[in-house]
Amino acid sequence: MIFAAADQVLTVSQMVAAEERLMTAGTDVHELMQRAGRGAAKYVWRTSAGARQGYGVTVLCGPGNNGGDGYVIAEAIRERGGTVQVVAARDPGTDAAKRAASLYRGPIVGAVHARGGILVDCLFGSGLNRPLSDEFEALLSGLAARHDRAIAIDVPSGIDSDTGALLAGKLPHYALCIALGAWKRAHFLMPAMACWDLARLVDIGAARDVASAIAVGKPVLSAPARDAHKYRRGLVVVIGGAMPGAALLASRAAAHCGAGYVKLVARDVAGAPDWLVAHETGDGDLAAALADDRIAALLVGPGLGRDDNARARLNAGLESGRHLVIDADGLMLLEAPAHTSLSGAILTPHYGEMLWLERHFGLATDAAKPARALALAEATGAVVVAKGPDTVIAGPGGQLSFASSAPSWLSVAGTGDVLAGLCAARLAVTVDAWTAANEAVWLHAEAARRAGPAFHAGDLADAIRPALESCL
Ligand SMILES: NC(=O)C1=CN([C@@H]2O[C@H](COP(=O)(O)OP(=O)(O)OC[C@H]3O[C@@H](n4cnc5c(N)ncnc54)[C@H](OP(=O)(O)O)[C@@H]3O)[C@@H](O)[C@H]2O)[C@@H](O)CC1
Ligand SMILES: [K+]
Repeated sequence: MIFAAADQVLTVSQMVAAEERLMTAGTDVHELMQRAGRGAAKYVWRTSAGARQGYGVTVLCGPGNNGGDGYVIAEAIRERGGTVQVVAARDPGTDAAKRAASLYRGPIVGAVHARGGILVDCLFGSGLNRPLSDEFEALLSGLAARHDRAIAIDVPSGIDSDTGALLAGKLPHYALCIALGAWKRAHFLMPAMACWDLARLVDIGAARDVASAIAVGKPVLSAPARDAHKYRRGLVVVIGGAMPGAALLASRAAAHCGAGYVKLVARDVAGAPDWLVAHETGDGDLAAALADDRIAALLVGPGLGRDDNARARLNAGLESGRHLVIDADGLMLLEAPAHTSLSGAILTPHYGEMLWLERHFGLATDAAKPARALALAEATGAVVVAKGPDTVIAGPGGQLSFASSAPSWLSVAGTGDVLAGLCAARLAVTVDAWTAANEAVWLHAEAARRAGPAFHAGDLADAIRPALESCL
């Protein structure tokens, strides 16, 4: 997979390093601030129709370079003929911010006088390194309450850019968050990402850092080759267990996602639809059923149960040597040290399953989600899809990717089974766990967008087809 600079997701120190590389190449900090501020101003201008009619933009500027961006934005709005004012929470403290402030020709007003259409929050950006004081929190929320809408520049003031954690008791809600130079991790992590409706990125010329994390991108897929047949396109076997519905749902998702052949092996296959090859397979017969060399990927976990029979079925999957996707109950049966070399597998834990796995593998649970997902990937050797409103994908070699915001309608029963089926189908087609996990996560969110509001998991599985078609 090839990724553009716009896909990278940087830590604060990676962003500083990117800026230093730009400066070494001859672009000074003043120029970078102009690019960032003027780029952001275009979005502010578009959002602020009212600013052109005298009901204007207020820019709240802090002491650092985020505040400097604010002066550039304010001057750009003023030059376009907009009504704009600055509230200076503190005097500018960096050389770049001082220079930006000196170039601003508009009014600076006291906070109590500021009201209007749009509040642009440039109080703190990626340099926030401790919780907001009560004074700053009151200033920000008071100003937000006196404006129709708020826009956050780089990140909302009160967010840890690396972890997405809140460094304030309460933050305003923002219509827009404009990332500067590159996405930061907070743009993809809860609770930060719940603070805005839309996020946009302003390019300042930062090159792609190959060591950085990436945003999960739209896959580029192709139709089956002219000489394709069902096995070459990928045979997915779903191991069913105590609750047949979940395995059926996962099978349906896999069938809509490019696999050539989906087979369910379960003790009870009553209710299987006619398009699905369903084999009644007892625990004793399972190893023989999984010995078929044509199997490209195995899914075990949805509806598996957690008793000894379930454990036997999971072990048959593990011992088969096939590429595996392990989900749901299958995850709850994993343990160290038996399951520390799951190379080539995909694990899809939600929050509770993640916690359980961390306890069983002796991992810390107090770090931020990316670090936790990376630790689990390293401990198991598998690609970990840490599901949730802020899905993070981690690989055992330190690869990290972040899913863009997906519809919150996904918070309904069965959508995890659908994702597991998607992972298995893409694993069967690509034979690469990292690629498969990224493609599956993107397709899952896109299917949700296409399914519209209040869908059930069956609708979601059916919406995979148009989502996949959009990638051809
Ligand atoms: N560098 C570049 O090339 C470019 C950077 N860009 C922009 O710069 C932003 C990062 O700038 P920045 O590093 O100056 O950080 P920023 O968030 O503005 O302020 C930090 C200041 O606040 C202070 N402070 C921290 N926490 C505090 C608290 N709770 N309460 C009170 N004070 C607190 C801290 O000082 P301290 O008190 O810790 O000594 C420091 O003085 C970035 O988000 C982007 O917008 C773009 O223009 C593109 C080009
Ligand atoms: K900000």
